[in-house]
Amino acid sequence: MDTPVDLYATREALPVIRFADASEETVARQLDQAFSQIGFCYFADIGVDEALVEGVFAASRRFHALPRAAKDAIAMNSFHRGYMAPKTSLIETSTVAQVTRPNDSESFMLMHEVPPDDPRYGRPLDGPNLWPELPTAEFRQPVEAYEQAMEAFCRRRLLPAMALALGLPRDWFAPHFRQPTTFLRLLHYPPQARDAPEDAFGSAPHTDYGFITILCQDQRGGLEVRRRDGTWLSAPPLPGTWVVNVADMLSRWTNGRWQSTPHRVKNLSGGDRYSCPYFFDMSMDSIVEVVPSCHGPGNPARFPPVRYGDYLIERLDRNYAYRKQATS
Ligand SMILES: O=C(O)CCC(=O)C(=O)O
Ligand SMILES: [Fe+2]
Repeated sequence: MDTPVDLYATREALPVIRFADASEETVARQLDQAFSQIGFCYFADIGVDEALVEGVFAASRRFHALPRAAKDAIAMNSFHRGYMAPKTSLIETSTVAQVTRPNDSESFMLMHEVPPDDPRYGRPLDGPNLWPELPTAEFRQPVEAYEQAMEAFCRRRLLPAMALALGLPRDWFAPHFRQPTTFLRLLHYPPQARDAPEDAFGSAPHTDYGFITILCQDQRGGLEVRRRDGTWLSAPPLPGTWVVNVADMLSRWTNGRWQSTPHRVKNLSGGDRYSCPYFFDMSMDSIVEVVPSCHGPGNPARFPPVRYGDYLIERLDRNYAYRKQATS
């Protein structure tokens, strides 16, 4: 068998995958290539209106402009929803880098809403969202509209194409996403000084935990993706696109065929940077066991099955200061 050429070792730009007018098979092929080779790409034409994107950014700016006390009033709760103040987010990341400084960013985290009459209510990470004191039309409504559009895209277009990409029936993932675990994070990065220490980051090098991340960013730039040779590739803003990456659970599900690639942010633009990553993950109860097409004779499964919810709680407990305080 030919050794595959490592196209991405020296590549200068991430590939762009367009959803409009492309057949599912074409998208599947492009996904498999990008996710196997670097774990990152751009998506374009995903059917999410520009107005929805503008709406979520406007809401984020509105929120972050609130006085600190108003934001602290909805400090992140044990359900992992609410406001994370600057320099409190990640205190340690994955094994990517020895991180000595907290991230220079603040964010508002919104997850799937679990209302009190839902049987899941009150289980770990299944609870209510926290909302700032802003008019519904200025915050909650645009944020939820964006979230719903992203979820619809993931279910209708992305999951089937990903299944095909892995040689599975197109509805293979559906049972794992009946009640998806979703996070929408409204991030604000203040400008960093150009002479800031080398290890001062808006977001220190890390991998994402779950299934897939779909991020829209403003025009500032600063996101970088690690190549296999350890050098960093810029993922600059391209109008009308999202930056997409494979996260740890998906990499594990595919037995490492798809890569969960470290990435980082420095905001050296001189202005405030806003980004809105949407993390689309499987149901809490989903058992993640290497997919049938990714193991076999000569390629044994390298990971035992794990319940996604257990894995997630373990990761959050390790990484977030507010959870350590709650348990100590
Ligand atoms: O803001 C960005 O560009 C990246 C954010 C990110 O990597 C994350 O929140 O996991
Ligand atoms: Fe990330």
